[in-house]
Amino acid sequence: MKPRKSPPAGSAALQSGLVIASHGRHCVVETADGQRVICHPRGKKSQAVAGDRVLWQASQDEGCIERIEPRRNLLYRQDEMRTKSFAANIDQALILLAAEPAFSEHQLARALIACQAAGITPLIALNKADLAAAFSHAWLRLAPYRRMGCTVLPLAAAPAAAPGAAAMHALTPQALAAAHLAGRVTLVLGPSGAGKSTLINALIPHARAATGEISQALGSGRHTTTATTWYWLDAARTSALIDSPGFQEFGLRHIAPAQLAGLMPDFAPHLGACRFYNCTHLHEPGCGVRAAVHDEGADDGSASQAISPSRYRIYADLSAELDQQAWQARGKA
Ligand SMILES: Nc1nc2c(ncn2[C@@H]2O[C@H](COP(=O)(O)OP(=O)(O)OP(=O)(O)O)[C@@H](O)[C@H]2O)c(=O)[nH]1
Ligand SMILES: [Zn+2]
Repeated sequence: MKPRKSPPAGSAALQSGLVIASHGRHCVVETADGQRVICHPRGKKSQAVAGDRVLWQASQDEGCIERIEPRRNLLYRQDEMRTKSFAANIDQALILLAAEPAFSEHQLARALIACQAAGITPLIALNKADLAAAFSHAWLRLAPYRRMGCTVLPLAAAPAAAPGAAAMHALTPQALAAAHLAGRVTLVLGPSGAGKSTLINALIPHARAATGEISQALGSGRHTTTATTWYWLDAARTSALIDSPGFQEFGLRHIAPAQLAGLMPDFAPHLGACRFYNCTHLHEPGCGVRAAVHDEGADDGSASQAISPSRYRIYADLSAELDQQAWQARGKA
C-alpha cells in the first residue's frame, strides 16, 4: 500500500486498530477502546484481512486504512482465479470436522498443507462425539494425522450431545476453550455442517447477532456468513476466534510441486532416503517415500513412521494438480 505523502490539512491523526472483519475490500476496524469503524483501503492493491494491525484515519463516519503493519503470518488459499486470505497474525488454526457429514480427507490435507506452508500450528477437533458409530469410524480415519503428530480432539459442540459423548471423553466447547483456546488467536475452519456455528455460539453469546450486524454493515450476505469475523472470547480481550468461510475451495496454487512432500509431516522423515535428490516420489526407483507406504491401521500408540495409502494418494493427486498448474502458468508466461 502506498501511504499518503501528506495528509490533507485538518485531517485526523493516524490511529492504530485491529481488523476484526473483512469482506471484499471493506473491513471493520476495532480501536484500542473497543469502538468499531468501517474502513476502506487507501491504495488499490493491498487489502487488510481479519487479524491485521493497521493504521487508519477517520474520514467522516468511516475510516481509511493507511498502512498494514507487517504480518507475523498469513493463511490464504489460491486458485486459478484469485487469492483469498483467511486471516493474519494467528496463533493456530482449529480445523473442525464432524462424525457426520463425513469429511473429505483431501480437504483436510489441503488445509494442513496450507497451515504448514504459513507456519501456523493446526489443531483438529472431531465433533459430534455422541454419534458413536459414525464418530468411531471418523476417528479411525484420522489415525494417520495423530501418528504424524497432529493434535486431534474429540468434541461435542451441541449441549444435547454431552451425555452420549461422555464415553468418547469428548470435550465440551468450554473445556476446549479452557485447554486450547485461552490466550490465543484461533482461526476456525471447517466444512459446512461440522458445527462451526454451534461451537461459536456456545462460546460467544450473541455471536450470531454480532455477525449479522457486521455482515450488514459490510454489505455481505445476510443469510450466510460471507465475511471473515473475529470474536473475542473474554472481556479482557486476550483470546479470540476468527470464523472464516472458504474451507471447501482450498486452492494450493501458491505451493510449488517440489515443496509439497516437505509440507507433509509424515513424508518428511523419508525424504532423505530417495536415490535421486530430485525424486518426485511418483515413479522413480529407490524412492524412500514409496517404500514407506503401508497401511498401519489405527494403532495410535505405534511409533510407526509409515505413510498411509490414503495420504500417499492425496500426495499423488495434489502433485498432479500442482504440476498441471505450474505448466499452465509457464504456458501463459
Ligand atoms: N449430534 C450432534 N449434532 C451436532 C453437534 N454439534 C452440532 N450439531 C448439529 O450439526 C448441524 C450443523 O451444525 P452447525 O453449527 O450449523 O454447522 P456449521 O459448521 O456452522 O454449518 P454451516 O452453517 O453450514 O457452515 C446442526 O444441526 C447442529 O445442531 C454435536 O455435538 N452432536
Ligand atoms: Zn522419492
